[in-house]
Amino acid sequence: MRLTKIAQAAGIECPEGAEINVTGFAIDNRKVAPGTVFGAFQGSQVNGEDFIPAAVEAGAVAVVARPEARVEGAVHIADPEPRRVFARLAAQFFQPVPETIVAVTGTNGKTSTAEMTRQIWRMCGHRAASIGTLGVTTPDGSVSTGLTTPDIVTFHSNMSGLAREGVTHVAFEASSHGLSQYRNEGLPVVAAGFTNFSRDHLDYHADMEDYFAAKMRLFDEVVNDDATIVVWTGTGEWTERAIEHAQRRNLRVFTVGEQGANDQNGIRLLSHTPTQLGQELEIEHAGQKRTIKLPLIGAYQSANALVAAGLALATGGDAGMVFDAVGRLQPVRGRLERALISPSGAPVYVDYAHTPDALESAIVALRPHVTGRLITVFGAGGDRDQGKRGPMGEVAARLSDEIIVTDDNPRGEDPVAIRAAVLAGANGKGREIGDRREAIECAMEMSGKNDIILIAGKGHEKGQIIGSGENTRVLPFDDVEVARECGVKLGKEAWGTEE
Ligand SMILES: CC(=O)N[C@H]1[C@@H](OP(=O)(O)OP(=O)(O)OC[C@H]2O[C@@H](n3ccc(=O)[nH]c3=O)[C@H](O)[C@@H]2O)O[C@H](CO)[C@@H](O)[C@@H]1O[C@H](C)C(=O)N[C@@H](C)C(=O)N[C@H](CCC(=O)O)C(=O)O
Ligand SMILES: Nc1ncnc2c1ncn2[C@@H]1O[C@H](COP(=O)(O)OP(=O)(O)OP(=O)(O)O)[C@@H](O)[C@H]1O
Ligand SMILES: N[C@H](CCC[C@H](N)C(=O)O)C(=O)O
Ligand SMILES: [Mg+2]
Repeated sequence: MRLTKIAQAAGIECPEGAEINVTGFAIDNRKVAPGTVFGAFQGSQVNGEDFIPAAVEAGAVAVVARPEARVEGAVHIADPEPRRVFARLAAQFFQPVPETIVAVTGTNGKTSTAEMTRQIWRMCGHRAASIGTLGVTTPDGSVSTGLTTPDIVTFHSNMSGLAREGVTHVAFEASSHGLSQYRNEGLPVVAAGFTNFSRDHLDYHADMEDYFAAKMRLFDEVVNDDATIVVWTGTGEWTERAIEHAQRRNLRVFTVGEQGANDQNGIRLLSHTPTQLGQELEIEHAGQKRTIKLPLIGAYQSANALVAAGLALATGGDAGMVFDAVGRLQPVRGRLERALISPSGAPVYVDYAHTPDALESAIVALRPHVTGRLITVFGAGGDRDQGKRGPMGEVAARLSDEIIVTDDNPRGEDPVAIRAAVLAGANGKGREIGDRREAIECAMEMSGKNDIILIAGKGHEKGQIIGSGENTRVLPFDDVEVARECGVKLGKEAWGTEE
């Protein structure tokens, strides 16, 4: 494909000499082949501009970089925001793309909502996929990518790969990192969901305003001019401000929740009643009341399911089919997933709550099902927002009957200090057991048949990350599997059959 043609289609001015053939796109000089367009970005670790000579040496024909960067031997496409320009160019190269693309943002619930949207579309007869923390999930299986938002080249090539496989509908998770680094840019996004907004990632964003501004790029710039914004309402000031952003661009606003619209522009939740295995939701949409038996527990799951339903409706879904599909949703991996019933009789749930707000939602979700004690096992990740640790300790201590503070992914930090920061918020409550397996076993050992155990923080993760940089080690660790192994061990001890 000709660079001039790509640039013209992207609406980007191209300098002289751009009558050249492009064979690919790369943001890492080590992935440059002859004919590649190289994106040279200033990063958090290194300055990509330092690799321009190496990229040209390897055959880069054009370099997208800031005007002040030095480019010799290739066309310099200069812009103060090179990531954005690179994304727009790559979008023209990686074609075709699925016809219906939606995004989901918010502090908690992105993965669940994107995944539920995929499930609803599938049940409505579409070939659908989702891209997010769980990787890329297609009609034929799923592949992990390691990050919630893949890099921009992987994102675009995944999208066109999915289209070539016949996928027509994709829901992707738009993290604040991804949005602020233009990692999911350049595609026609017809609808976007906003789940909620609370503290997270303040290691990366300067403050809550900066974090919110990153999220709002989705509404301000990324979605189409005629897009629909599906918002979970009633969670306070940030949600109202998100709606204002959408209104400023005259986007259609579709509200969901107890204060959601009951006409065609929303789903109003009239009541939700926890049942033994799920919850019954009474809703109203387009003036029609319906009862849905959602086979998942927890108010937060009903919020995500209804935002997903809103996205399916906003992309042309038939209301009867969409709400029928909500009643048949499968659990999302690591989100209030019941790992086992421990030998004591206490159910053990694994959940990915790793913010104060998410911990609260997970505990509140389980509370109606507990007649004894709620025992929460959790920690906090290293090299991530340090200020959330105390509030996580506070929430867990206040809302649980027992807490065990353990290690999450320590990464490059001292796990003792992380646990201390969590415990400092716990007002003197809580045991400390660094080894996560021991902590899980201890919770199961101390449980009785009316108790419930919540293991929070790692959800679907398959490993525990210890160390950083070249010293990073990922030890195999899966909360669900470990809990089951502890169950087998404690069961054998109880039955006196230990080897
Ligand atoms: C802080 C952060 O988000 N960093 C991401 C970012 O890296 P960066 O742009 O800062 O890159 P850098 O390493 O400083 O390098 C700068 C540039 O030089 C290039 N380079 C570098 C070395 C070299 O030899 N040659 C070369 O060309 C790099 O490709 C890059 O373009 O862009 C990279 C590629 O797109 C990401 O892999 C990387 O994610 C790191 C590994 C990471 O841990 N990110 C986490 C925090 C993250 O993004 N998480 C969110 C989840 C949040 C949520 O779910 O709520 C996510 O969306 O995944
Ligand atoms: N709508 C919600 N409101 C509050 N808490 C929620 C909501 N949905 C999920 N959670 C909590 O957040 C955890 C993570 O959920 P999920 O993976 O769907 O969110 P996410 O936004 O994708 O998270 P991440 O930022 O890590 O990718 C859940 O395990 C649960 O504890
Ligand atoms: N997407 C989140 C995941 C956190 C998961 C938790 N287990 C941790 O390691 O902190 C982040 O990168 O902050
Ligand atoms: Mg996620």
